[in-house]
Amino acid sequence: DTVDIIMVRHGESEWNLKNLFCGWFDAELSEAGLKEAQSAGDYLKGSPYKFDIAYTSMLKRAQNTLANILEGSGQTNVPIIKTWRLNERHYGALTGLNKVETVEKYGADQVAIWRRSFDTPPPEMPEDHPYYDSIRNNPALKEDGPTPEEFPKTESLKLTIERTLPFWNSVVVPKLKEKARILIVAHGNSLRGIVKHLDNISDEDITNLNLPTGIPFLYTLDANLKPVVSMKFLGD
Ligand SMILES: CC(=O)Oc1ccccc1S(=O)(=O)Nc1cc2c(c(O)c1O)C(=O)c1ccccc1C2=O
Repeated sequence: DTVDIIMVRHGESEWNLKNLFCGWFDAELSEAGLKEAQSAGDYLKGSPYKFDIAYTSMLKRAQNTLANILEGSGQTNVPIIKTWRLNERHYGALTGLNKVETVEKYGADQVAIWRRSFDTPPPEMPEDHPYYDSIRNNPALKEDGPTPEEFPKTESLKLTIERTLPFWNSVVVPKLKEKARILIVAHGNSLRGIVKHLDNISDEDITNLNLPTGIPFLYTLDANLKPVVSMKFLGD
């Protein structure tokens, strides 16, 4: 008596395309990202996977990926729950920077440290940052968003995982125990938190795990929610 859960990292966004740190900025899906979402929907349509409930973040690149998957697989009546706890990691002052600007501003050594660190957050996003207002006052975060104390100014991967797992444990786990058929569409770093927890992956190894965009992956969990199938990518 096992239970399956399907997870997908949202399709490529406009900012991924330009290699900009995106984080909590509410970037749109790129044309390619939209196509990734549609092909994931096509795949799932032809698969045995049907869903009772879907969870996603407060960011439109994940929400639109989910909408296209449900539409593509003919399951538009599946209830959708949105939570900030599935949001992408907040990159603080790096939000909106590309590689050259990041290295120019902070130096290649600091970038190399951040790149491989698990618990070193980037500098906080200052209130005069070009994207501070659009992120802090994103209307999507008004209802059911983080409290003022919870609202991040920057996050390490460790901090991101620490705010994602309470959602997994208090919302998803009870549903899995009821054998609900669940789809989660989220972001690279919030999904890292979930798979790290499920497969007991080390801090170092999870920092090196880069999930591909738009490709559904399956976990099959036993009665104790221990994986009997881990991160099985589904696709043609
Ligand atoms: C592929 C690419 O150009 O990545 C970018 C994009 C913007 C800035 C720096 C780079 S990079 O080439 O140095 N690579 C690169 C750089 C970084 C990261 C990362 O995963 C990565 O691949 C991080 O996770 C990361 C996390 C937190 C702070 C800084 C970085 C960071 O600086």
